[in-house]
Amino acid sequence: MPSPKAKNPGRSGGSPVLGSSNGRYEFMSLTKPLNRSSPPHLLQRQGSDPTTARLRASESPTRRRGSGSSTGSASGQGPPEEDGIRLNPSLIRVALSSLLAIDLWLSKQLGVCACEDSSWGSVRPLMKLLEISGHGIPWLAGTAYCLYKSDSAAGQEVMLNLFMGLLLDLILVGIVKALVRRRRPAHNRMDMFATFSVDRYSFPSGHATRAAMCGRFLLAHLVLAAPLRVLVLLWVGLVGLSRVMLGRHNVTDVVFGFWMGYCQYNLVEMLWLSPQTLQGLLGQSA
Ligand SMILES: CC(C)=CCC/C(C)=C/CC/C(C)=C/COP(=O)(O)O
Repeated sequence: MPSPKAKNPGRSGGSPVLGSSNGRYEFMSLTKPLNRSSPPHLLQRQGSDPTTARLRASESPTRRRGSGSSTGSASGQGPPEEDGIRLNPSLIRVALSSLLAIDLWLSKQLGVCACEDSSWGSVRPLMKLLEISGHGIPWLAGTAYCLYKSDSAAGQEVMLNLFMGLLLDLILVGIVKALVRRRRPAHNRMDMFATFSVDRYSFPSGHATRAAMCGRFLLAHLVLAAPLRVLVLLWVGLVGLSRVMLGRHNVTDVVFGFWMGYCQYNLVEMLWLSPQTLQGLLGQSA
């Protein structure tokens, strides 16, 4: 099936055809054979142009097999499978851009505490309190204090692993933020305290990863009464919601952050430092 972009007027008469790559339009000659060293995405675009497809269809099967094209013809498959293969990336792209548009729209609608004169500006101090409750510094300081004060081996083990988990969280979130580099929403006021340079990026929400990881940690390792367990879950949810209401994040940053924090807890469990491991480590360094 021809792609909508192939319906441009320049396709007849051997004139250059416009192809799009990452939103930038590039000329492709119909008279020149396909350059085998072309990037795969260009080959895909060229192949989806109806005129090019006609030219390719007129080639003998032997030539098509030898063309080295990445469209699946190398295996001698017919056009229906080729079309299916070429359609999928466009469908994924359309689905992703729709999701992104919904995300941006929803995040803007929910960013009702982004500044004092926003519609819910009066709730902003409460949201900032939730922000502090999920910040790295109070969590690291509190865990270090409990580790220092704990007089049981079991307590020290739990606190030490929570501390390691918090450090791991900072590192992993920093790496993902530096790789993805998604800007914070335009309506955010950058008035957060104690941030790293990567914290100018929003994906994923570090508060959401920490809340999810610590929430799971607390529920698994601290014997809490049912009302307290509900309170922990409520706190996790409210920390996430407050990120979007403050305009710090888009919804997808928080949703991904929750998922990442949930997985990080599994990693903490896998890397769990037992007193024996610790003694071994300390013994080696001594
Ligand atoms: C000991 C040590 C390295 C402490 C650093 C703690 C620190 C500055 C954490 C940053 C927490 C933060 C502002 C994360 C950003 O959260 P988002 O939800 O806005 O991504």
